[in-house]
Amino acid sequence: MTAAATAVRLSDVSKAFGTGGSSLLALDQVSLDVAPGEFVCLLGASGCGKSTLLNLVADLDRPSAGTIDKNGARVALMFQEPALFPWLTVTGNLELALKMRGVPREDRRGRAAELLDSVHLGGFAKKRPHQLSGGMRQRVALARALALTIEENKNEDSVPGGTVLLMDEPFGALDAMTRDLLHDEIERIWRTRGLTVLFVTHNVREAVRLGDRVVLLSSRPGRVVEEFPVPMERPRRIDAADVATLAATITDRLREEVGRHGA
Ligand SMILES: Nc1ncnc2c1ncn2[C@@H]1O[C@H](COP(=O)(O)OP(=O)(O)OP(=O)(O)O)[C@@H](O)[C@H]1O
Repeated sequence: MTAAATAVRLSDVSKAFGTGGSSLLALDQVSLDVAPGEFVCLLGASGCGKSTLLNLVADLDRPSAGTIDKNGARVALMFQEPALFPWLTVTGNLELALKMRGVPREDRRGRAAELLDSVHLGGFAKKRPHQLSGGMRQRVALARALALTIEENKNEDSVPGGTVLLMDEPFGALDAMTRDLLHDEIERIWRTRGLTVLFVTHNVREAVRLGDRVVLLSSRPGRVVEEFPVPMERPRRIDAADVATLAATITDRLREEVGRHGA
């Protein structure tokens, strides 16, 4: 893959926390190429450095060694907790994100409405977060993440890396039915907006349901131990037999990896 064909390229990225004898190596020489428009799911044992990796890609932290090339991509991050401002309405939360991106005041209301429509929450503009279900709050969080990737006065084509959405267990706290619905939603938005997605999950079936590719990290320190392309046609069902079969293969490999490191 050439540099131009990647949205995100991690080359030998290591991350240590602390110094001297008390330092902890969280990531060890991770190399990973993500193509523009690709949906990549990251799996690994608890504490193997998945969130650390997303934080590095989001520039919330810096690698101790190695490089991360984003090819000019705009990056937004979404967590398990929607972290909306409770005193603002749904529209207010989105307008604030748009303001942070430099969208002029007169355009914000309309842009917020478009974003809300895109996550099927058009009728909930005036609600406050506590008046929404967990799944709805995550949809608002998704709309806000999309708002944070808007760049005013920039031609979309002028950003070679496009938009990279980093999702850290975004549906981990939701019930299975709501999660299923949100899988359909994120797949639709990924497709229609041509997003590149890096998605962390503990749920192997969820990774196979959503990913073009599932990347397995070793137990701490995290290294890429194996990659599984997901060949099944979309949309996939999380309870489909071929999803379950590939998920079982990946789970066996994950168990082996966890066992090897005694985690
Ligand atoms: N700011 C920090 N300072 C010190 N240690 C940290 C820091 N952030 C993460 N770590 C450590 O780095 C390791 C990797 O953490 P990280 O949260 O990235 O793992 P994870 O794979 O996302 O875990 P989980 O699956 O449980 O969410 C852990 O041992 C964690 O305690």
